[in-house]
Amino acid sequence: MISYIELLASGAAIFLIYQWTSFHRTKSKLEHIPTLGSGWFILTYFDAWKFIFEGHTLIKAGYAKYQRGVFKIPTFTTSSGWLVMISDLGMIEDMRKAPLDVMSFRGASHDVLQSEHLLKDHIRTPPFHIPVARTPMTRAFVSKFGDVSEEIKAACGEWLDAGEDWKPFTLYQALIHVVCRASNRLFVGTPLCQDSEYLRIQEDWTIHLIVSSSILSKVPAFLKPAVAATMLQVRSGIKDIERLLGPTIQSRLDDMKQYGAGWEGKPNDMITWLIEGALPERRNVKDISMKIVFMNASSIHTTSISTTNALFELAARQEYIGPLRAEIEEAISTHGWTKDAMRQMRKLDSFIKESSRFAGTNAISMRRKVLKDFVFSNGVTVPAGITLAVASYSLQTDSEYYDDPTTFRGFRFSEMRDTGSDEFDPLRHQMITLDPTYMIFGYGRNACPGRFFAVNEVKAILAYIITTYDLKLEGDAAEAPVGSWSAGNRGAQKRKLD
Ligand code: HEM
Repeated sequence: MISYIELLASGAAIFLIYQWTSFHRTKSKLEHIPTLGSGWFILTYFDAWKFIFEGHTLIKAGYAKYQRGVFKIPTFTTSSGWLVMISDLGMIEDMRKAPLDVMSFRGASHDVLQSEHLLKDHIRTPPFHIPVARTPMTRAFVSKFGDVSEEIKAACGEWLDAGEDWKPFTLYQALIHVVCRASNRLFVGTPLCQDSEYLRIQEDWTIHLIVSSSILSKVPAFLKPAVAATMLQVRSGIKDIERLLGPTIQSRLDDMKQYGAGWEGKPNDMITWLIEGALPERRNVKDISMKIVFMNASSIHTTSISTTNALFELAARQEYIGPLRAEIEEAISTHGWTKDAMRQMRKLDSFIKESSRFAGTNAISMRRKVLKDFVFSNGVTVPAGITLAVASYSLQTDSEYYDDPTTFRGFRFSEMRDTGSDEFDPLRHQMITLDPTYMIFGYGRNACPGRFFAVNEVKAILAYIITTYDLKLEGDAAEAPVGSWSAGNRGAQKRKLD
């Protein structure tokens, strides 16, 4: 009879042999791509941990070492265990042009989010929220801009209530509340956008998802279903939102059935747009609620981080406050709190863009899983199953593409818009424009569909704060805090703003 220990030892040996075989099978297909790190079986495990803590500096080192060429890094967040980094503009263009069934944004995201275990229902549901963000939402926020700015002012009054004296705020936390409330004014309207339980669940859900998927990505495949079963917060968050949104969605479904597609009185919000964009079998409380959770997850923390970056830089660089205030006041006095006023704020647009370029929100962007063997136009081959990503932070701080890249120049982009010799410069250098050397919103077919709303929302929040408050860093610090990096993603800075 074999003992418990013998059984465990045999299991461990089989596991190691299996891991070793699949490691070498994958590695042999990527032999032509240099490795950052040791490249040895067990040591790549430690390199993958190192990537979590030092991913951004490792990528920068790889970018310099391979001179904007290709290299690979071991990581826990891809199914193959490798992330192939791209920085050559020609190769980025090849990625942009590749069809969706060859380079998959969704495949790469599902690996990062461990969707197969944590978001099974989401995988089965078609991504009908994406055209909704791209078209009806982008169109509607122009007419809804007044509502959104009203919500921004009320939320700032609640979360950044300064009074006459200097008062410290943990900025990122306060901005999450402001962004969540303002975004949900557009998504679901009042009273839900002011419901504290609804807002708390939307704000927390992304954190639960990121923490759960990050833990799960390090668990051996055969144990994942059991570990995922213990991660209840992701599923319960969706259920809670279903409970809170359910009655509104159901009554909208009933009304749309009764009054037909052309129903004149239908509310102009995300519930309507999603119902209209869904296939008939997806027009139900569960699927619509889940998409609203996803919209919140895609928007709240990203928008809050960009706003935080800009405000910290502004608090550290007081000389920008005067010119920005003057520009904002002039635009508002001419156009009121409207989308037109936001368009006039070129210096503010530039300041936000520069603060994201300078601080960086991600070291990598344009993450895509290769679904069919791919040959780049320069001859580099990448087999199916491998995940690619662009070294975006290295590109946006490279002197080849930006003059004096390590210096913060808040009006860098507005000057390029005003003085550029090319007729497209005024468009090219605004924040929403996609650019392979500035990938805060990604690039190509899956570039962020919410960026038009996001940029205007960040601008409206900053415009209100700049014209309503004085700000400085705690202890009169002269430099914005750097924030913490994890696996190439940068979290917001947590230092206080007075
Ligand atoms: C400053 C704020 C934001 C930033 C920095 C940001 C950034 C990004 C990035 C980097 C991607 C991936 C693009 C790629 O890989 O090419 C993305 C995708 C996405 N974003 Fe945003 N985003 C922001 C705000 C928003 C907002 C406000 C919404 C919606 C209301 C939104 C909805 C989405 C969706 C649905 C996707 C997935 C696109 C797809 O699957 O094709 N984002 N975003």
